[in-house]
Amino acid sequence: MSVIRTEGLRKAYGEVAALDGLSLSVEAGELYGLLGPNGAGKTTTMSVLTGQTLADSGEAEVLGVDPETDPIGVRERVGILPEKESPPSFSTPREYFQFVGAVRGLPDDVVDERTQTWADRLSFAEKLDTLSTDLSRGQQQKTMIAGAFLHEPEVVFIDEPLANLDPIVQERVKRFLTNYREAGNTVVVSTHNVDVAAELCSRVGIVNAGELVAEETPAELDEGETLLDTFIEHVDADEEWSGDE
Ligand SMILES: Nc1ncnc2c1ncn2[C@@H]1O[C@H](COP(=O)(O)OP(=O)(O)OP(=O)(O)O)[C@@H](O)[C@H]1O
Repeated sequence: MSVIRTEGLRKAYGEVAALDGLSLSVEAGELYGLLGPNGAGKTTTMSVLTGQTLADSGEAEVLGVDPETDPIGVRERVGILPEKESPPSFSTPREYFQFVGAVRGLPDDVVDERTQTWADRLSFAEKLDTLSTDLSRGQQQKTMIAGAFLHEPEVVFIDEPLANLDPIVQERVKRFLTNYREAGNTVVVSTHNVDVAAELCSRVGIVNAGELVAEETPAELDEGETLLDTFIEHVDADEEWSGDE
């Protein structure tokens, strides 16, 4: 059964068609990648699905809830890590998790325990009481990832999950996401990194010019075939630059 579904989503910003009839369906237990070039409509898709942006037309559904008519209902049930989001500058990660825990209705002892688990998992225990404004970009990203999963939602949306993370932490996040999906949860990641999508995702939807133009299961690619080949085949090459002047 699909836990996330869109049908013919359209969203225009003036002359720009950010979404141009995008349809997709994600099943429970998938780690689904939205892969596309800059400006393809990935962020807009996530934003519509999480009730932050209203589509002009089309349908969207998350866990049986319509994000347009019941955005709070969707946000209560999912975890979200939007693009370019940072923890509040004048709070520490620990305070941020207490805030998230309060909004999500978690008991204090559960918040304390999960705070420690995440700090150990992503190696930032020594930064739990540092003001976010004094954290590095990577430490802020660790805080935001932990915040998105703190209430252990069955569906999570993450934009560029590995941005600003060092290679060791990237591996830990990948392992966590894989285990999380194997436990039956659903994760949607948006990325323009083909390697990340190929390695991490159980299924990848290629988005171009506001449409879902192809889907690929990386584990089922034939010998010698790559996700990059599929990507290049389906993404407009109008403005392709060969690298030579
Ligand atoms: N608030 C906005 N106002 C005007 N145009 C917007 C707005 N948000 C998005 N767009 C436009 O809609 C299109 C799709 O943007 P979107 O952010 O969804 O792409 P994306 O696939 O996430 O890109 P990237 O990988 O660069 O983050 C782009 O052409 C963008 O300029």
